[in-house]
Amino acid sequence: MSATAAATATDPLLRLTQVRRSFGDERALDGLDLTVAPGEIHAVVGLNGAGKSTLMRVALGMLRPDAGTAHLRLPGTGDVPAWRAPAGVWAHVGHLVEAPFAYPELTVRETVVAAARLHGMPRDPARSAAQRVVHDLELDHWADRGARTLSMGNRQRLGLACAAVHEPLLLVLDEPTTALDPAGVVLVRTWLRERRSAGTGVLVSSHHLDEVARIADRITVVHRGRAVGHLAPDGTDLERQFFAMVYATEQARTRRPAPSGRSA
Ligand SMILES: Nc1ncnc2c1ncn2[C@@H]1O[C@H](COP(=O)(O)OP(=O)(O)OP(=O)(O)O)[C@@H](O)[C@H]1O
Repeated sequence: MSATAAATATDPLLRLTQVRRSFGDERALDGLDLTVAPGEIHAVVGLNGAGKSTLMRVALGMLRPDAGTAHLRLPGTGDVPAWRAPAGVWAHVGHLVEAPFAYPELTVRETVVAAARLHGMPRDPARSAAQRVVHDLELDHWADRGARTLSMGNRQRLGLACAAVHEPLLLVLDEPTTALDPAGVVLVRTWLRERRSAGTGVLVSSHHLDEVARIADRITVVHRGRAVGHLAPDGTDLERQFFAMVYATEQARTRRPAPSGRSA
């Protein structure tokens, strides 16, 4: 099924409901709610350690929530918990979370073909799709070079190519432009808008409010593992609003009595 076919669906592709996830005593997600619909770019912003990467890893089934649910709704299934979604579901999901996908011993082109094959594409369509996405992300010049020889920014582009080569219905991208130069940021912005137009739902995290305001349909502020508010992408002074939300959450937190045995 193509991304376009899913654009008619209105049900969220991803729904996190009251998700909690701790690492030892550290509560990384603390009752987080979030959805991603087909054909929308939903950005999450937050301070270092706010819980953005953890929510993406939960969404991708890499981590199981301690409580709450993280459900995917993709072709061939109803709602399925991400942590035990069947293999067919992952053919419709692409991600760039943690290190970009790359086989250092392969060329750039071979790496993208391998990613397509891992997502279940037959060999010839995988080659054509790889050719297309390598071109779209302006990696042609490096296509036959070893992936290990790429600069950091081009490795990030390669990671994006591998995430999207199979035209997933849902893309989950953790800070996808951190290593890119200004031209690369503009390129990826345009490319993501095209993915959205094709019906793909995109969950993206970033520290750059200006950048997410340019591409996102919705912006959720995450702080201390919760969605503490939303920023209007066409709003003014997003930075001030962002810090107001963070500050208000901190204020509310210090007013709350500490649970017995724990400091606030
Ligand atoms: N594997 C882990 N073991 C222990 N603690 C972890 C682990 N992964 C995340 N954490 C903790 O969970 C909290 C949320 O981390 P997370 O990486 O989700 O934040 P983030 O918003 O992505 O931060 P950043 O913007 O710095 O990437 C942090 O306090 C972090 O130290």
